[in-house]
Amino acid sequence: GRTAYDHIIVGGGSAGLVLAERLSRDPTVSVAVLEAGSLTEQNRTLIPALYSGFIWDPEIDWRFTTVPQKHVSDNVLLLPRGKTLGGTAAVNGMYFVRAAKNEYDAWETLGNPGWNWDTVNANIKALENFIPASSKDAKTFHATDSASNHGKGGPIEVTYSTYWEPAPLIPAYFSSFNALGIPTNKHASGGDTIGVWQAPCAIDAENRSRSYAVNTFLHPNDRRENLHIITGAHVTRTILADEQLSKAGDVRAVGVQYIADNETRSIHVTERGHVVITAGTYQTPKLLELSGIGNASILKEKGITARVDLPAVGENLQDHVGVLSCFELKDGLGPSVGALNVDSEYTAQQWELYTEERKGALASVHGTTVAMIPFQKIIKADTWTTLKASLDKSLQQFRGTPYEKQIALQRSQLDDESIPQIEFVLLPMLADPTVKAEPNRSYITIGTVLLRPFARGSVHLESDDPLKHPLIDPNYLGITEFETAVMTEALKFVAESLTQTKPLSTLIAAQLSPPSGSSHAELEAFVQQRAFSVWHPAGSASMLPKEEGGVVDPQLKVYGTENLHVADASIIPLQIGTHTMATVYANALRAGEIIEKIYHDAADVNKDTEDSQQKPIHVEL
Ligand SMILES: Cc1cc2nc3c(=O)[nH]c(=O)nc-3n(C[C@H](O)[C@H](O)[C@H](O)COP(=O)(O)OP(=O)(O)OC[C@H]3O[C@@H](n4cnc5c(N)ncnc54)[C@H](O)[C@@H]3O)c2cc1C
Repeated sequence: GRTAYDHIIVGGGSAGLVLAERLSRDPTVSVAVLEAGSLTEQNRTLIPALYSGFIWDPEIDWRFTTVPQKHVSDNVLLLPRGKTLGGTAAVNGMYFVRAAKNEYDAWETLGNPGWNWDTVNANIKALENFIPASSKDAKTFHATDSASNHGKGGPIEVTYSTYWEPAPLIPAYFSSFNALGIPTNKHASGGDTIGVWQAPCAIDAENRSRSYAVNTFLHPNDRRENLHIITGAHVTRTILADEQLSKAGDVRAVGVQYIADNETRSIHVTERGHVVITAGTYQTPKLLELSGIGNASILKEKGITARVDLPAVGENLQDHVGVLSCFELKDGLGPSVGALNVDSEYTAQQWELYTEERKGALASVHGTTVAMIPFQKIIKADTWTTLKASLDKSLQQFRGTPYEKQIALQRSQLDDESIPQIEFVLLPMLADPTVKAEPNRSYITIGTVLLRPFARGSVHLESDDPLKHPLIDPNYLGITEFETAVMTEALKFVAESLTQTKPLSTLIAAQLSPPSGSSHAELEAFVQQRAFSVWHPAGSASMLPKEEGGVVDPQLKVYGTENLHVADASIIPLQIGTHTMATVYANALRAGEIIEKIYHDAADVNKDTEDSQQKPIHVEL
């Protein structure tokens, strides 16, 4: 096969495939994607593995774990990530949602011109084909948003769930929030995410299957000739030219090395070409480090020669963290999706409905009802004042670090009530694996998610063995006093306010976990024992000024390199208070525009200096 490409994309995941599509639109440009996993179509039904007790399909999961989490009882937590073409978008919960306007605008404030709500939202719209819910679902289950907030004609099909059993539950959830002063939001994709609303998902409205790169724009049957997708290819490093060729002393990526069929192979980029890493938040830093780009002292420890000393690689890791509250519902509400795999009659019925009519429980994502709110709405004013004082004390640890500026900005956002800090997601099932479900009973779980953690974690390579998993330390609840306290307050809000308020209260028989009547101290202990990853890691190769913890510049180029870029969730410099997929897609689309422009601009320069001698490039393989 071919051995040189204009652009090599490392990782055929959520970002990688959007980028591949964008860069291969020009048929004269050759693009290769290297993906460690294989092609597995994850579109049989819309029930993600999530609902079988947070256990992932080992065939298509990297099965990462954290290092013991100091502030979560030293627990080692599971971190699922898709290992298949399509990446984590092939296995995730499918929510297709935007953050609040001010959260994206903060990226620009942090030193990234052109990265703001307008551009991110325009790119999300470009990728989207939005189909509204039926008027009944819009009215009864609040599955509604202004059509003008959404895109039409893009490759990712976006619509709402259609299965809402038990029917009284969702309207009651909305009404109880409303009664507590939290409004229903009918425009949550327009830059204001505050309130209670129904999340649209990446679902094909016609055949009710998962919509993602593999079954839309990159279906193997109509793939472009200039786009080569190589699966089963585990990239081990970027090959850097021996000499620093450019005047600025930047290193040049000349290709990548990978293992396929137990053999080490390599492919190269053409003279003006680029290598773009989209291996995800946990593996992108590892690949940079394996290539000699990272914190020189960490590299030295692992026996790797540093080519670019870039201490921010693998730092600034930010992830959402959550805890669950579970309740048993009263009799007579009828079966819900929680009965799948428990009640054999219901299960058989739902399979038939799905196979024959694309309807029923299997045709929907469950648990798309969310409330996103600032802390001020759930924490009493005097408690909030005390908590903020404790936070300010803890945040002094960032003084004099590269992250001082972003932490100060994030701190100021606590007073911006257009930015959500906490999410309450309603799952119509028992999602706590430690509670045993009784047959013929219905349950709900309310997930509480910390959306804007102040804790910063890190991810680094464990050794120079490229096949070893990275050491992942998300540092959950790392700003311990404050973050544990706000999560405790949130659990208290669920137990003592939300589920005690009519009409939701009239549907609930009992609280199961945390145990009903738990004291403040018991709830706090519950948070410390049960906190888990809500799967949105970002920031480990942040787009920031170099001296402020940056790994890539606003062109997504890795500092100290000429043509090496990063374009996945790891570039997000400051975590957003929502689910990350649509944003990751949008950023990858913008990355494609940027890299295409750099490529063409270089062509024009080359034309001007046609007879100037090109230095040969030495490659060590
Ligand atoms: C369980 C779960 C549920 C989620 N639910 C939602 C949701 O409902 N809505 C939402 O918005 N977000 C959700 N997310 C988050 C969202 O899916 C991610 O933010 C997004 O998919 C990340 O995209 P990415 O391109 O950065 O990484 P990925 O999509 O993970 O892509 C990385 C790719 O690189 C490949 N790769 C890695 N290393 C190598 C290597 N060395 N060589 C070759 N290939 C390599 C991987 O196999 C993978 O295909 C969820 C995440 C999880 C884990």
